[in-house]
Amino acid sequence: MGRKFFVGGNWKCNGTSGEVKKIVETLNAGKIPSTDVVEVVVSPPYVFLPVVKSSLRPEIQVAAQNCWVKKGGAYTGEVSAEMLADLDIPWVILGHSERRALLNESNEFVGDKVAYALSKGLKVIACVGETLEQREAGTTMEVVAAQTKAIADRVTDWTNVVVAYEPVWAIGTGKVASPEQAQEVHCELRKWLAANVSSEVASTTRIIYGGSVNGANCKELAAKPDVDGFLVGGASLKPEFIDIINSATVKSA
Ligand SMILES: O=C(CO)COP(=O)(O)O
Repeated sequence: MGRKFFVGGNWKCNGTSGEVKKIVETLNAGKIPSTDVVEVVVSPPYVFLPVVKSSLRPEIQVAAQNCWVKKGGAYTGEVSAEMLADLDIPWVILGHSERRALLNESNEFVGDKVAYALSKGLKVIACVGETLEQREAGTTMEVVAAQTKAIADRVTDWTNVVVAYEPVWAIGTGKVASPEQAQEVHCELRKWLAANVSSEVASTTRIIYGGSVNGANCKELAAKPDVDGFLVGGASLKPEFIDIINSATVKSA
């Protein structure tokens, strides 16, 4: 099918320069599969992006955790897609649930950001996912489809988009989705893409899972046919991130 396994590490708002140096050392020393097998991207806070990019082994790429919705200018505190492109930061995470929830980023706003970042040449990890209340109300697919639709309405070329399914109830809680739960939503999401975008986009777009992924549960999740990788939070700050990267070999086994 040709969807290369993708492992992202979202460091969120964590790290001192000393800690960042240690994480980079661990990543540089770890044994990981070749870039033919897995695409690895780590996402430090903005201030550490240049140092991480310049000190990290070349097989691992970097991502910003956000960027501004349009061209930069008088937007105090924001960082523009143009700036990331200028610094050769290839990836950006957009629509993370923490930003949706804490900073009120709407589906439309996230869709606009995705379209703008892509137009500036960035690759995008676009996050979607339901809350516990929404899951319990049986509206998971409705919520995920609406979040994805806001992107699909604004994007025609999906080549540079990775969709991260991150159920909010699984993020930072230690309550990982079961492989079956992840597979079910990934499969439905792929069907949604086939019906609403194209069968080509559905079969080529990587859908990765995020939410309490760790070194112990990654292999079982990776074995599911529609799980094309992970977006890892807490465990991406630890040496077990290397094990998670290596779960890519489950696909090629
Ligand atoms: O939000 C996440 C990645 O973007 C997941 O975080 P945790 O892996 O810490 O649950």
